[in-house]
Amino acid sequence: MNTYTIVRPEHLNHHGYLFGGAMLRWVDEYAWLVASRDFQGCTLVTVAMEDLQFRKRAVSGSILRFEILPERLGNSSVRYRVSVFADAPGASGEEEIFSTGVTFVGLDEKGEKKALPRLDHFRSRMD
Ligand SMILES: CC(=O)SCCNC(=O)CCNC(=O)[C@H](O)C(C)(C)COP(=O)(O)OP(=O)(O)OC[C@H]1O[C@@H](n2cnc3c(N)ncnc32)[C@H](O)[C@@H]1OP(=O)(O)O
Repeated sequence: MNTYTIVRPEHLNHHGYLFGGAMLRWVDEYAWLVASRDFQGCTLVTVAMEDLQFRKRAVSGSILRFEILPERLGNSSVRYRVSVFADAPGASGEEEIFSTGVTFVGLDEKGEKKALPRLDHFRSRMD
């Protein structure tokens, strides 16, 4: 599934480029939204982000595309691959600026891990 946002001045660091923490906040939130749409009715929490790569800087006005796809379904966990692409102002195409794997765990009412359902299809693969 793809979702989009724009880099605004409040997202920049003191060097004038996108602040890494802003990127991580978007990645956690958007990946959680995608996972929650796939596993409807489940309570999911982020347990890990791995293989974080900030590949290119992004400037204010860039349109970011977050490509979020399921990568591995375990017992109580599911990992999503998140790749972020930027269209800089005036550029003729997008380039990949960031990637990571985000793992979520399903919880029961007591806050303990719980097996996730075996899905026939993932909504995120259809969108
Ligand atoms: C959307 C958000 O931002 S939520 C807020 C931030 N997140 C949180 O506060 C979560 C805090 N963490 C926790 O509460 C606990 O770690 C729990 C409940 C998620 C898991 O605790 P435990 O029961 O000890 O988990 P356990 O170590 O057995 O692992 C559970 C699953 O997560 C996986 N997992 C655990 N750690 C990692 C890791 N570092 N990387 C990848 N997968 C991991 C395990 O492989 C296991 O998967 P499986 O069941 O599919 O085989």
